[in-house]
This record gives sequence, C-alpha cells and structure tokens, in this order.
Amino acid sequence: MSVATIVSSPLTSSNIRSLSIISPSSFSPINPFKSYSFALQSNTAKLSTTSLLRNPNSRFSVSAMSVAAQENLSKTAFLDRRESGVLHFVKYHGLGNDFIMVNNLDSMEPKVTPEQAVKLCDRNFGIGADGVIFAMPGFNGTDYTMRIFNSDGSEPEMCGNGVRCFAKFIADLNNSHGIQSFTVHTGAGLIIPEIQDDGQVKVDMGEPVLKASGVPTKIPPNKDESVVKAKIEVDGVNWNVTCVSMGNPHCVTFGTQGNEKLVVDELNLADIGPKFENHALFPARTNTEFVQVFSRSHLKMRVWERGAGATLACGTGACAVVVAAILEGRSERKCRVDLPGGPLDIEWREEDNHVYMTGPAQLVFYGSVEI
Ligand SMILES: N[C@@H](CCC[C@H](N)C(=O)O)C(=O)O
Repeated sequence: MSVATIVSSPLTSSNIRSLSIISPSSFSPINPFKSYSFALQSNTAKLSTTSLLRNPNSRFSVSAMSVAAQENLSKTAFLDRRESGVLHFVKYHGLGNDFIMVNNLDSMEPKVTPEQAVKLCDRNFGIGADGVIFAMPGFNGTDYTMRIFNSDGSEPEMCGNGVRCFAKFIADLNNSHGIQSFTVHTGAGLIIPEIQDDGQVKVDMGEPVLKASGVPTKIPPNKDESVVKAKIEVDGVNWNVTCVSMGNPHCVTFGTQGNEKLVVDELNLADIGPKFENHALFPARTNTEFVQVFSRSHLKMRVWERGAGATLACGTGACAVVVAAILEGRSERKCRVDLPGGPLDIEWREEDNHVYMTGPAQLVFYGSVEI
C-alpha cells in the first residue's frame, strides 16, 4: 500500500496569489476540493484540479500562474474521481478519535475489507486512524447508513464520535452549510446527528440498554436484570462496575473495592484495558471506561476501546459513563465529561429516556491511497 496524494491545509483565494507547478509528476499543493482559473501562456484557461490530477502526464510549461479559488464548490468534489485500485478518503476527528471516511453512497458493500482497514488504520505504515467509516445509502427510510470497522478490523455497532464526523462528512459531500440534521441507520438502530449553528454536532444517541443479556455481559445481574454496582475480578483485583450498551458494550468503573475513587491519570491503561476487553464475562468483548468524579456535573474518563485500544475519546463511552454515574447516584442528568482529547456534553433526558451527546467534529486532511 502506498499513499498517492495527501493534501492538507486547504488553500483559499485569500492566501494564494500565485502557484508554481514544478513537474507534472510531483503532487503540487493544489486543493482538490476547489477549481481554479489561471492564466497559461497568455491564454486564460479554466481547469479543475480534478482534471489536473486525472491527467498526471500532461505537461505544463509555465512556472507560475495566478489563482482564484471558487469558494462555492464542495469540499469533497475530488471524491468523484473513479480510478480502480485507488481509495479516495477524507480524514476527520472528534476530539482526537480519528476516522478515515469513505464515500460509499453508491453501494451497500463496503469499498474496504476488514483486512484493508487494519492496514489503512496503521499509524506507521498506513494513513493512521482509530477506524474506517462508510457513508452508505439509507435503509428502512433513513437518509443514510453508517458502518464502521475498528482499527483491528472488527465491526462495532455504533460509534459516537464517528457519527459526529459522519454528519460533517455528509454536509461536506452535499456542500451544505448551517444547521442540518440527518437520520442515520446504524447497528445500534436509528441515530440522529444535528449540526448546530456553532459547528458543534448534537446527536440523539437513543436509549441505553441496561439488561445484562443486551449489553451483553454474563456478570450476574440485579433483580431488574441490570448490572449496576456489580463486582468483577480482573487480574486478582475486585472492581465495581456498571454495564451499559449504547448499541455497543461498555463496562464503566469508578474504582475498586479497596479504592472507591480512581485517579484516572495514574492507571496503567495498556495493562488493565485488554484484561477487561477480553474478560470471559463479556462474550462480545467490551469497551471499558475508567472514571473520576469531580462534581455531580463534571466527570473525567479514560477509555480502553474494544478493537482499537486506548483512544483520545469515545462518544458512546462518554454516554455510557453518564448513564452509569446517574444509576450509581453520582451525578445529575446533564454532565460535562473530560476525555484525553477534550470535553463532551452529555445528557440522559428523563422525558424520552434518550441520551444526547454534543461535541466537535473536524476535517483533518484528505487524500488518495492505493489499496
Ligand atoms: N470511539 C467510538 C466507539 C467505536 C467502537 C468501539 N471501539 C467498539 O468496538 O464498540 C465512539 O466514539 O463511540
């Protein structure tokens, strides 16, 4: 696998006055999201970068030209290019939880296999990401379908930070701006992200599942079938845990039997994380959140994700943490949750039993890669 093109820091008409094309085979710093008007050997030509990049053998005899960017084109127009064996992608992140987004709107078959996803997510030999996300046609009346492969190639049901990135990706594909929302079919059912006027994305994450068999976990449940303040032995230590599914499984802990109050920065996550993830009491493996309580409306967490390891943020994890904190009587229904990559605002609303998550999603760079 070799990276063919990666372009970052989109150019604008305000920061570009002239542009040099050194050789047709080197990738020039042209923004493929835009088209440019420029003067070529005294003739004025209008050429889109898409056609520039489609014709790598064309020869340019000029060394400089003036550029005027057209601001009204889709940021993701370059994804329309169709070369076989090449994947065009856009990378986004939500608080450092990063994803390779693939325009898969013409097919229900992912353009990338789980094995290829592992290679693409590799931070040394690939693009680097926590997962690959596919934007697909809607299902059962929804606007879109979202599927995701973790960096280990496994397929989770849902991804909270991913669905915020998904919403931004769809808006960029449609070249649409401002407040907008979409209905998205996921393995966790219907999810509704809404881009707000400040650019943050608020997501209706649906209802949490508390029934042990639905999480799933084999930890003996309470009378109401939930696993709240239960005990689990991991590596010879008894941990107090509450288990929540946000479509995907989460095991939330605020401490051990000897130490009720975690200081999460002191944890050796790489050591303890995999022991929770692969514990026999979690038949589908689990995501694990380690939580410190600052106040009834302010929590801090670190996460070990199923299939991705330690990540900078986990949206479904932050939702599960607030649900667990409420069930354990530690917090109010609205909380700010600090993650290594930044904060998320979470609310578990009493009226509809739905969890709402609000946070950022940002484009990092775009490019093409041979697969
Ligand atoms: N980072 C995600 C969760 C991604 C899926 C997870 N690794 C799993 O296997 O369940 C999020 O933001 O929710």
